[in-house]
Amino acid sequence: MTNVLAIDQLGYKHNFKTILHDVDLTLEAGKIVGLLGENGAGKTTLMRLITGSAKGTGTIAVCGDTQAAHHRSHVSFTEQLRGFTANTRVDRVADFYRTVYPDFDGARFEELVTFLQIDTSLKLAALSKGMKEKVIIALTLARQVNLYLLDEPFSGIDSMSRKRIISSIIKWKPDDATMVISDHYVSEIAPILDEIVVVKDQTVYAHKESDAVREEFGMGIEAYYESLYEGSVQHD
Ligand SMILES: Nc1ncnc2c1ncn2[C@@H]1O[C@H](COP(=O)(O)OP(=O)(O)OP(=O)(O)O)[C@@H](O)[C@H]1O
Repeated sequence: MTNVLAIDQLGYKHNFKTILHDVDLTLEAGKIVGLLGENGAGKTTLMRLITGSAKGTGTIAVCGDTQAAHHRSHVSFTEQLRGFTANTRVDRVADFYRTVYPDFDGARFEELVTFLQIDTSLKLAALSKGMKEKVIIALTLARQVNLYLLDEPFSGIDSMSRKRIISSIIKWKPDDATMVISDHYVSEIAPILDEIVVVKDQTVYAHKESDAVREEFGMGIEAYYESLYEGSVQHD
């Protein structure tokens, strides 16, 4: 099986404070991976390091390529639309993505906006928080890449839409692509996860296949995750 991501001895400091250290992580192609951890654990930072928008020590190879400047061509990340003015229409944002990313699939974007019930003629200023999250999901998944990084993609989305999106997400993932999803509603995403990665104590504290968690520990993902904080399960 090919590795889509290989991180070796990654470290990152901000203002002399260690945010992440000794991170080793390998992800195979074709997986859906839950990135779990408390507030401030370093999940977003890890995603920014993978995309190349933050620079740490150690090496990160995406599809075998260790050049940070090349990572954006392999990775689609849930960007927060900060670079666009409030007057920009959603369809104009999509035009921008089409120009910047040759892998942006316009037909797929149309399918996604229909599925997510987004009116693309609206300006960003007219979108609610949840609608904006849906636009970000559509833009991120419309790219055809090897690695998708979804950073709390459902945070402002109502629970019914969230369940609908989560249960369909596999449909939007190319078979050989890997998708990393960070989310605090562990029980909601648990059913679709092949693996979990837990960021704790400024490092990747645990990396497990979901089936292995169930078999080895006889518990679900959420119970296992919580047990890491209670100290009732030893990690390796
Ligand atoms: N550019 C930065 N400026 C300020 N603080 C930063 C920066 N980068 C990282 N940090 C710090 O790094 C730590 C990890 O933050 P990060 O946003 O990665 O955590 P997280 O796991 O994504 O948290 P959450 O679940 O709350 O989103 C925090 O203490 C944060 O303050």
